[in-house]
This record gives sequence, C-alpha cells and structure tokens, in this order.
Amino acid sequence: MKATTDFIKMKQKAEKITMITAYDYPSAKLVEQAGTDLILVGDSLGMVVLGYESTVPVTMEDMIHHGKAVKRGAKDTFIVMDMPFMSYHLSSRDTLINATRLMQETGANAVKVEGADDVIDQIKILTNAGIPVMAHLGLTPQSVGVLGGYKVQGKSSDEAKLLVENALKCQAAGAFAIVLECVPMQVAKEVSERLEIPIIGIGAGSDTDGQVLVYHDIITYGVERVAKFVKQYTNVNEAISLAIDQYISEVRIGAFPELKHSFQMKPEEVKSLYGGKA
Ligand SMILES: Nc1nc(=O)c2c([nH]1)NC[C@@H]1CN(c3ccc(C(=O)N[C@@H](CCC(=O)O)C(=O)O)cc3)CN21
Ligand SMILES: CC(C)C(=O)C(=O)O
Ligand SMILES: [Mg+2]
Repeated sequence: MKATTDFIKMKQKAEKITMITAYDYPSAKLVEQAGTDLILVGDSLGMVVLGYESTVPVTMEDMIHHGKAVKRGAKDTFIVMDMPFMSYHLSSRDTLINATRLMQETGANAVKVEGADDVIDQIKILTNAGIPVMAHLGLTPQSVGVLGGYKVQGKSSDEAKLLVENALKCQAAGAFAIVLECVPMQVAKEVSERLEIPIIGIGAGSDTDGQVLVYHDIITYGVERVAKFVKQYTNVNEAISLAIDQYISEVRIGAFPELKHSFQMKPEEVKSLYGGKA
C-alpha cells in the first residue's frame, strides 16, 4: 500500500495518480484489483447509492457503514474517507472525534474535507493530531445550496487567484493532497504547478497530478445523466437490464430453471417417497 509521501514522490516524477470512489465490498474489490493508487469513500454515496438529491443528508453513520465494507474489499489500498456535511464545522473537538471515528471504525488511511476559510484551521488541527488530510477545493458539493448548483468554479481571474491562495493555505496547513473539482483547466494547471502536494482533478482538465471519478459514472451504473467531465467507459445499466428482463420472462414462460439448475433425489428415494408418485 502506498503512503501519503509516495503521492508527493509520484508528483515529483510526473507519474499520474489514480483515485476512484468505492462504496461497498464488490466495488472496492474490483477497484483494488485494477490497481488504483487510492480509493475514495466519497459522500457522493448519498447520491449514487442512497438516492438523495445531494450529499448534504449523508451522516457519519452512513460513511462508517460503507467505509467498513470498502475496507473489507480493499485491504491493501490507501483509503480516503469524506468527512460528511457539518462533521468538521461545529468545533475542533467535534472534527477530531469524527475524523477519529472514520479512521478507527473503518480502517481508512485519511480523511477529506471540503473548502477553505474556517476549514484551513481544521486541516491544521487534524494533521497535527496525526490524521492525514486531503483537501477539496473548486466545486465543493456540500455547499451546493450556497453555490446555487453544481457549477464550474474559478472562471474569472479574481476567483482563480483566490483558488490558488486557498490551495497554498491547504498545503501550508498540512494537507497531503487536494481534490480540485470543476474548474477551468488553466486554473487547475496553475494550481498544480504552484503546489508541491499533488492536485487530483475531477472536471479540471489533464494538467493536474492525478484524476478521480465516481465509480458509478465510469461504468454507468444506476446513474442516468452524468457531468460533462465524466467518461463512461462502459454501460452496465444496459447489461443489468438485459439480464433482469431475460430472467423475468424465462420464469414467466417456465424456461428457467432448467434441469442443470435443479437438485435431484436418488431414484430409490423417489420410489419410497409417497409410493413414487412425487
Ligand atoms: N454521480 C456523481 N458523480 C459526481 O462526480 C458527483 C456526484 N455524483 N455527486 C457529488 C458530486 C456532485 N458533482 C457534480 C454534479 C454535477 C455537475 C454538473 O452537472 N456540472 C455541469 C457544469 C455546469 C456549468 O457549466 O457550470 C456539467 O455540465 O458538467 C458537476 C459535479 C460531482 N460529484
Ligand atoms: C467527487 C469526489 C471527489 C467526491 O468528493 C465524492 O465522490 O464524494
Ligand atoms: Mg465528496
């Protein structure tokens, strides 16, 4: 398993870092088998697994429940857990207790927090306490209500400059990496060049130190519409629907199960069963 320092070395050697979300045992197993550098137990699980409209309703209990399953499926991959909405804003004590629970109850290796401003202090406090922190800037979905939707961030040069400043503050506070979401590629390039810690982009173009995508988006699983930045490498919705349609119609016409799916008694047992009439 890689360590936080390995990701910085990868940046220095210009080796791209791969991160993929996972939310349960099977997704974690497949993502680990494929050899990803990091797994993110994203609070996007609220949307892609639990069916909420945003990530705001996701609780600590939800995160821990899914984080435990991910760890069981991916024992040898560096796991980052999203700290859910409002779990790192009330007090430093709450932040520390919540991050500790995410790490100790699931076996994850790091936590991720969205935003700058007050969150910078929380990054400092967590790092000082020995908890590796990944920051998350640009489009921060937990603030969707304030941002007014899932929109590209940092489009003006003033906004872009603020983003660079905030990224530098996250680095100074001790963050080992930053997710940069939904920003113009020129902004992502600037941030990646100006920082020593790796920048992992999503909707941030190709000039970042790595990429992250949501598992369900990559394989088109459950999701219907995806963001512009997603590449859908396959469509398992189609494969699943086809299989389920066939199952239902075969049961209805009696084509399933076949003999090979059925268990047999020995002939002498059949004979002594109600006089062999069974
Ligand atoms: N399935 C899924 N994938 C994600 O990447 C994801 C989630 N869910 N849930 C949590 C957040 C929300 N995210 C989102 C959701 C939508 C857009 C989106 O539709 N963006 C517009 C940009 C609009 C503009 O031009 O400003 C797009 O067209 O891509 C972006 C990020 C990223 N995260
Ligand atoms: C989109 C990624 C970066 C995320 O935070 C999540 O999956 O929750
Ligand atoms: Mg998230």
